Amino acid sequence: MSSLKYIDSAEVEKLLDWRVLLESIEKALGHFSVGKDGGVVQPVRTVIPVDKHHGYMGVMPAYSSYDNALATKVVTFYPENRDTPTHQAWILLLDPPTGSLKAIVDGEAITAIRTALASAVATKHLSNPASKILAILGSGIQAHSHYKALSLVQNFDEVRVWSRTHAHAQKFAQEIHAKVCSTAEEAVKDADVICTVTFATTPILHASWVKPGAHINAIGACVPEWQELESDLMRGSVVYCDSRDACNKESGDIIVSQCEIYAELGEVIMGQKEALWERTTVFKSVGMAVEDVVSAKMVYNNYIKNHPDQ
Ligand SMILES: NC(=O)C1=CN([C@@H]2O[C@H](COP(=O)(O)OP(=O)(O)OC[C@H]3O[C@@H](n4cnc5c(N)ncnc54)[C@H](O)[C@@H]3O)[C@@H](O)[C@H]2O)C=CC1
Ligand SMILES: O=C(O)C1=NCCCC1
Repeated sequence: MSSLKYIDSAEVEKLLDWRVLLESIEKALGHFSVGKDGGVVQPVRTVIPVDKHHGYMGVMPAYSSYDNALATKVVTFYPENRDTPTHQAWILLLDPPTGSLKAIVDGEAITAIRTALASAVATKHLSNPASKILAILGSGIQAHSHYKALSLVQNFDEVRVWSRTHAHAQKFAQEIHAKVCSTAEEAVKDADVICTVTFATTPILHASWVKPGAHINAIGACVPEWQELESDLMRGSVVYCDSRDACNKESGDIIVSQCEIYAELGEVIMGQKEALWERTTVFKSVGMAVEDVVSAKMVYNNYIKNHPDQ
């Protein structure tokens, strides 16, 4: 019997191949949306508020029969953390045939990377193939991973950055050789692809600013009362999501605006729903356990390849 492994965040970053994971996540999203026959079991996660400390904890189990992978992520998000990361996560990877625990995998980098890769899959299917201008609203962990992930699927001529704290926007823009903007409106003007990756609780992106036909990856506001996108923008766009059940329970952008969800991204991947990329499209993601499951499995498999003696 192999011994229990602990795989830390530095190791996780070395062991994840973004391009290969992009393909695995695309397949997993498709399998999820097929329903029972897709072999993915993933209930809507449990999220509890830790009101006294202004934080949240989520528990996210999933099984993918196609990937022969079973895991549960425990994730905390504390928007007010400053010296400690705002998101922390740990993934328990289990052995599907026996139910035994194989590894505890740090989930911080996985959360950053798999979320951005899911947005990259959405961008590949739902944005205009001739897209040239990318705007990123926010300058934290997801802003960084989204820049890198979206660059895998689209060649942008111009990247623009806006963030609530201008100094953070400047630093991020310098790192990625992007243009820094003083307002969100300036950043998104004529943009083909927009990523909202903030902890905003009220809209930071308004319908009148967005070019018709743009594609938006809406990543924040994963709490029923929070919004990143103005309700008119949600109602006036073709809305895709990662999971209907989860978004109807957790996404303020969807719940408050009462917009209609046209399709899950997985339904587009499987050819069951159209990719209406000539219209303004929104991909609303709240995060899926099956993305963590396939990521943790890849980390574990690569770890075992590198440490055959353990
Ligand atoms: N959909 C998904 O699967 C996932 C979504 N998220 C969400 O993505 C968002 C970004 O996460 P990270 O980059 O990891 O966090 P982070 O803490 O690294 O960065 C947060 C960013 O939001 C900005 N911000 C904070 N309050 C704001 C406000 N009121 N208005 C405008 N900007 C504000 C900060 O300046 C910073 O740029 C969060 O809402 C997070 O919960 C995170 C992980 C997975
Ligand atoms: O899927 C995740 O992991 C998260 N989703 C929403 C916010 C925190 C982390």
